[in-house]
Amino acid sequence: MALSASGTPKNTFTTSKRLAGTNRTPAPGLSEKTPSNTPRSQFATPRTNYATPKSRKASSAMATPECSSNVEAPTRKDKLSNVNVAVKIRPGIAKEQQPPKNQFTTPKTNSATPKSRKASFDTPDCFSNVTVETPTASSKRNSNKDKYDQVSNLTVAIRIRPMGAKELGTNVVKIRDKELIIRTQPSGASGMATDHIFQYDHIFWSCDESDPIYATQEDVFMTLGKPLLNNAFRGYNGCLFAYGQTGSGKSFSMMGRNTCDSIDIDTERYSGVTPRFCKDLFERVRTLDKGWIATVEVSYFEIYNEKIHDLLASSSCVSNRTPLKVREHPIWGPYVVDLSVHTVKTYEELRDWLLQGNKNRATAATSMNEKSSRSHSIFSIELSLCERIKGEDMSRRSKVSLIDLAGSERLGNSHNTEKIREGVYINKSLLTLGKVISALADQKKNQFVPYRDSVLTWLLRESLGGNSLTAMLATISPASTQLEETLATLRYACQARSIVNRARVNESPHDRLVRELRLELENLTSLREEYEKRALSSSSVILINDSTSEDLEQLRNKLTQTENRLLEAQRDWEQRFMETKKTQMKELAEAEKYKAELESTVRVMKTANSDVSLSPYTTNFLEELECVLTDDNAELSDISDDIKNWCNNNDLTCTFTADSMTVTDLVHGKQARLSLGKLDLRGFENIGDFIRNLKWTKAVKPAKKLSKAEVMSSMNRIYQALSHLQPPEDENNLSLLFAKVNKSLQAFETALLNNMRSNTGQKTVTFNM
Ligand SMILES: Nc1ncnc2c1ncn2[C@@H]1O[C@H](COP(=O)(O)OP(=O)(O)OP(=O)(O)O)[C@@H](O)[C@H]1O
Repeated sequence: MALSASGTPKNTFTTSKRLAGTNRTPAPGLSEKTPSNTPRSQFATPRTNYATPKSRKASSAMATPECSSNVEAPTRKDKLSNVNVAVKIRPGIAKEQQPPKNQFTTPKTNSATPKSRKASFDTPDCFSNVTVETPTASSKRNSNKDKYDQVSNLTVAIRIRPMGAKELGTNVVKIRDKELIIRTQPSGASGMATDHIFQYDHIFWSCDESDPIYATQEDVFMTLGKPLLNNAFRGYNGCLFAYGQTGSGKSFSMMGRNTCDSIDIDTERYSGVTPRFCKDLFERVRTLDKGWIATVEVSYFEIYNEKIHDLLASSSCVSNRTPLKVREHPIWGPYVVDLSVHTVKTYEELRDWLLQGNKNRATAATSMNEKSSRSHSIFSIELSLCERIKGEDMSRRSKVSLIDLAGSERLGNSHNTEKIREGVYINKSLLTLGKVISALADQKKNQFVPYRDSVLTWLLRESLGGNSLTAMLATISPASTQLEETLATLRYACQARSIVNRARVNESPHDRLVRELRLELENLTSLREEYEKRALSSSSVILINDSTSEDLEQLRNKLTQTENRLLEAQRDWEQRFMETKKTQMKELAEAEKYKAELESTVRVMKTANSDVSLSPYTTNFLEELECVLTDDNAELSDISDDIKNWCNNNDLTCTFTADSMTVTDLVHGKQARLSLGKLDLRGFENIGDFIRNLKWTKAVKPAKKLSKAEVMSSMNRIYQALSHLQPPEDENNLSLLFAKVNKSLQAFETALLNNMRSNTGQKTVTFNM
């Protein structure tokens, strides 16, 4: 299978090039062979990040403090013993026991996590009730049902940025013994401070550079970005999103200090996860074996006020940008229509795109952060790896999305209506993200997940509970003045840890099979070689020692058995290879046939009479779709089909609605309408007789032509309605039918728009088929 210029296999529908947000591109596969120059460990699953933490017990028993502070502990009372504890503490953590400078000092006994739920109940009266800050994580963490599937919980990390120079308040964040502790000010009748204790997969303490446990940009990348990169080379999708309050350090962590400065973005001190990821990616590509072809494509868009803007579009101009639409592809999921995708060959090329996108990103001053980014930005990198083995191209694709979310605004602080509008939309996306996380974290079966309630969550669907290895970086400020926001972020992040994703290698079943069989073959060959070696050495020993022929016979038998197995596997391999090849050819033929059908429909529509109003097509299609979906009046549909056929053959237009039938004679300018209740063919010799006897009146003026916007808006409504009917993944037949309906719909829309273009000379809209 040859690759197209941009690395897309030729027989892949071009729509895959436009996919964004999620990547369910059914990419052809590739051999498991590790590029020899690449260290094997790089390809290994980063157990530390996605693995079930070994230690699940909370750090220490809750000793009763001398009524100096309250301890807020888990609220899900029945599940505390199951608390999933996994906090990565970097080297030097031992010193963490000493509170970093300008942090409060807590007596050791005061803020310890309860060892068990029971312990929390023993809390003396002078303490407030215990509530969950670290929820139970799923037991599914990192179980592998399929050899190549990775089932894992979202990896959640927290980063604490330094206090700003002008920031008021004191530092209320502390880390101790793999825990993050927030101390609230004394309040209430007890007049005591409260300690909120949280646990995460990783905690990055970046408050004070002189602190030995200070987490650098490199630390963040190595812990969160590198595993995604390693897995991308293995064919897994990945996603890292930064979440946090405005000014808490999301952009700093993801991109760097000055996101538009080409020097700054590359400096060791400031370079964020995204540029590091891209640089490392090309380093890895450089070390690939000869014979491997790697294609890297990037796209970058932002969601601003629930509208999508391409940050890399050629004519991208901040003031005049056309919002893009999200569509649901039946196989590949939600994607951004017409998003530009750029093939890059070097890191420098990629960095230029990144900088261009950053410059285009909507920014606005807020009361909190002078250059606060008011949009969610999604930078996606698609990696295709291809190797030619025995004349066959084996490839796999992966997509990694690096996301910098906008900070949630407290609208009360702003007087600007535009800002309030932005805030509402940003909050809508983040609010929905919260709802999605809650629903996924709930883990109740059939729980409705409102992915579609916002553009952001719709596009992140696969990254949240789908085919992706996902990590979340929650950033917080240590200042007491930001306490409320900080606690909200930390709770949000806690909940996200319960989300379970199932990532799989993105390759075709055919390529997976070939890869597996090649591995099997390699194993057996090495086994045979080993036996041969042993047999040789045994026979020499036998010759020398004149040992029993029994041992030799046994060894020979084993060798023969192994050889037979090998032969069998080879035969099996060849047979299965041929079978899959045949299936592939069949599928290809079907696709070609389907493509031809579509092309002919488009041709017919293009050459249609320019006077024909578009309305009948729309109405007809909608009615037919309604009929198909409701499966109503099967008998009636037989009659209506006959009538429609007759009308078509006699230059009449016939349309059926839910309760009436309308026949239009455009040539003579007359029309007849009949309610379906009165549709009765008895007493007529044939359909012609029936039609002639209808009550004809002067035809009403043909409906006005639909504008492109109207067509697209109604088509979008249909797509939305249709997507609600999407069958579950395991319903193969229904899924196929669904895909066909969806495809037909796309064909219909293309035809409509093409027709419109030829009629009105309006601007063309290109749709991928
Ligand atoms: N780890 C850090 N070390 C040093 N400075 C930091 C760190 N994190 C953030 N900062 C500084 O804090 C300020 C705010 O950070 P940043 O712009 O990244 O916040 P943000 O969360 O992306 O805000 P917004 O939501 O408004 O985009 C910047 O001046 C940044 O340089």
